[in-house]
Amino acid sequence: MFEKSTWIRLPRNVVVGHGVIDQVVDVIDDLHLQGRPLFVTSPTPREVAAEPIVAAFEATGVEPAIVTIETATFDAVERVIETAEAEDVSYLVGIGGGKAIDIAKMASYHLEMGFCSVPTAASHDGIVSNRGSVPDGDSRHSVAAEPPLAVIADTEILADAPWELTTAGCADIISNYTAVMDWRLAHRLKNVEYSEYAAALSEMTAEILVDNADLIRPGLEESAWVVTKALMSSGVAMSIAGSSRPASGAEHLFSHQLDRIAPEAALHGHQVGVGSIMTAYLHGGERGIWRDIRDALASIDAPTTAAELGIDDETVIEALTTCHEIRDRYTILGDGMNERAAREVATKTGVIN
Ligand SMILES: NC(=O)C1=CN([C@@H]2O[C@H](COP(=O)(O)OP(=O)(O)OC[C@H]3O[C@@H](n4cnc5c(N)ncnc54)[C@H](O)[C@@H]3O)[C@@H](O)[C@H]2O)C=CC1
Ligand SMILES: O=C(CO)COP(=O)(O)O
Ligand SMILES: [Zn+2]
Repeated sequence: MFEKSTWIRLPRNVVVGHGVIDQVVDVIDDLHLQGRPLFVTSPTPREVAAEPIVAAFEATGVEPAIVTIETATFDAVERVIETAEAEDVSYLVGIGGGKAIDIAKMASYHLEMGFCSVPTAASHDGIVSNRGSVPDGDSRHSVAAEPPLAVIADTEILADAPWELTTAGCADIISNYTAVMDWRLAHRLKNVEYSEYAAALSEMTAEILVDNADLIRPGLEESAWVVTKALMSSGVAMSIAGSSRPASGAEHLFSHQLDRIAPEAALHGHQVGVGSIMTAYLHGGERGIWRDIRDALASIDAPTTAAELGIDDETVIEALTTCHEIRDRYTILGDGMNERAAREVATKTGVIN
């Protein structure tokens, strides 16, 4: 008897384009979300996007509650939950980069409330996904979170954001190549659940982005359009899989470990990009695709070396040799790299000198 079942939760409204921030009230109306919203944001996105959205709601007689988070932690999720309960809100809107959106979607999941996503940076592929990722002591789990009912991505705002945020988003997508390699390996060796559709979508998203690298240039609003669509497509792959596996393998473990040992040194997307160069080498050796990944990153101005990340060589080695411990996720790192092997991969790929 066939007993398998799946439940894929995807956004109902996806609104992308120039000036669409003015349509947030209409999009929420279309979803029949009523009552008071809670906006979860961080300092710059608050100014850039949250304040104008507050004004638009106030003009309709609704007074949103607002909470500004500075860091992505479980304490921040707790604070948002407490604010939601105290302010008697009925749904949440995450406005900002990956951290604000993660905190909002994790709090919404706990509160069993609707969630909408308003990215202000094309810097990460969590815009649409049903996963949240925040540090937790020595580990970093990928946890279930509320996927957005709607995404409103204003390309004018995204194109105005600092350029490195967009190149970080590109690198987060390019890292899908190695994430999928790790996923397939884990499927073959450890029988990890695998979705051919999610894997294909994730790889195709990276392929399209790389093919369109010429369109990805600073000051070009079309770049924000190309990158944001890729970020959403990658998020959909995660939602289809019901896990971050299609977009997160050993290169993400490396980045998560850097976040622990060198906090705030570089952007998430940039770190996973450099990690991806090295894990591609581990998968395929000299003849593998590591040079293609490095060249794709370089072509969109993303870092390809430890120095460009602003991280010293020894920190890279420490992260490489310890990051398999961050979570129970089988990857090409297996039960861990020794120092000599780590130094060899980092040197051969030019990540360290
Ligand atoms: N849940 C998921 O599936 C995923 C989650 N993530 C998570 O997302 C986070 C990384 O996201 P990021 O956006 O790189 O980090 P972030 O949220 O810290 O944003 C980076 C910086 O950009 C600023 N910023 C955002 N929009 C801006 C704008 N328009 N103008 C000026 N500054 C602006 C933010 O305030 C922040 O200082 C990590 O915690 C990562 O784990 C990343 C990918 C997928
Ligand atoms: O960053 C991600 C995908 O790009 C997901 O990260 P996690 O695996 O930590 O949820
Ligand atoms: Zn990522």
